[in-house]
Amino acid sequence: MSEASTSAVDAASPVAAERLRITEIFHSIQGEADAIGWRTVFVRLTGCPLRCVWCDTEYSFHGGQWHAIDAILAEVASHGARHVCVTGGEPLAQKRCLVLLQRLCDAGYEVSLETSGALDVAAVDPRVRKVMDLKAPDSGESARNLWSNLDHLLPHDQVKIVIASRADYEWARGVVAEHALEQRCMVLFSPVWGKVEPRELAEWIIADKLPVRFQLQLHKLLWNDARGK
Ligand SMILES: C[S@@+](CC[C@H](N)C(=O)[O-])C[C@H]1O[C@@H](n2cnc3c(N)ncnc32)[C@H](O)[C@@H]1O
Ligand SMILES: Nc1nc2[nH]cc(C(=O)O)c2c(=O)[nH]1
Ligand code: SF4
Ligand SMILES: [Mg+2]
Repeated sequence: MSEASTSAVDAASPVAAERLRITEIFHSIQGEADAIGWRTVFVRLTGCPLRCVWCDTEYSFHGGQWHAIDAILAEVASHGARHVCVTGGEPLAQKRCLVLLQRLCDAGYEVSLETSGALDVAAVDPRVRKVMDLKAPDSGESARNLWSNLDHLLPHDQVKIVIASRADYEWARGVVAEHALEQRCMVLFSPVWGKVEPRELAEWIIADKLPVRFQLQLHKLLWNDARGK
């Protein structure tokens, strides 16, 4: 939809009236995945049906405020960034997240979606770069992995496995091999902050010659575990 056709018509439309529960919108440096390092606006949706034991964003489980999608777009635009990351909580737990993603793409942003891998990604706009976790056993949530999601990955998407132990690493190595994940899209291995020494995970990947990309959460190196960064 063009900018010119918005305001008058859309303000009264059902789509414009649609609202999402939002924990925070902030402007930072992308700390993860393929767009790491880009100035990015983050839209963090409230609520998550999972409880990963090491979750660094528990403050997004409850609370938040309702925002109209038009208002979210206006706040995103105010920061003047090319990249937008929709995250949570679990963003796909709110159905209207799909509309937000589409609207952000229509507005010309480079859009990424951080998602747990537990909810169906089939209806996500194909212009969105999905960064999809597969939850390893130590998260306590690996039974929630929706394996059919692998069939909806596009070459620009990414699979991320967050690793808390050597056992998680061996699980992740097995999943990559079993599903030939690296042939579908980029695969990221990321240590759980404070649980696995980053260097140790790096050494394991090198020793096993894995076709995966090591990542650290850059925002935690820059700002520790600060909220809204
Ligand atoms: C907070 S989650 C929100 C999006 C979605 N619920 C998910 O799990 O992908 C964003 C990313 O942060 C990662 N993450 C959360 N806590 C972490 C931690 N303690 N160490 C490393 N990564 C973590 C998640 O695995 C996920 O890839
Ligand atoms: N800087 C920064 N980059 C991020 N990339 C993914 C994040 C998330 O919480 O999903 C995140 C975050 O919280 N901060
Ligand atoms: S799915 Fe994401 S937001 Fe939900 S508990 Fe796990 S890491 Fe946290
Ligand atoms: Mg985070």
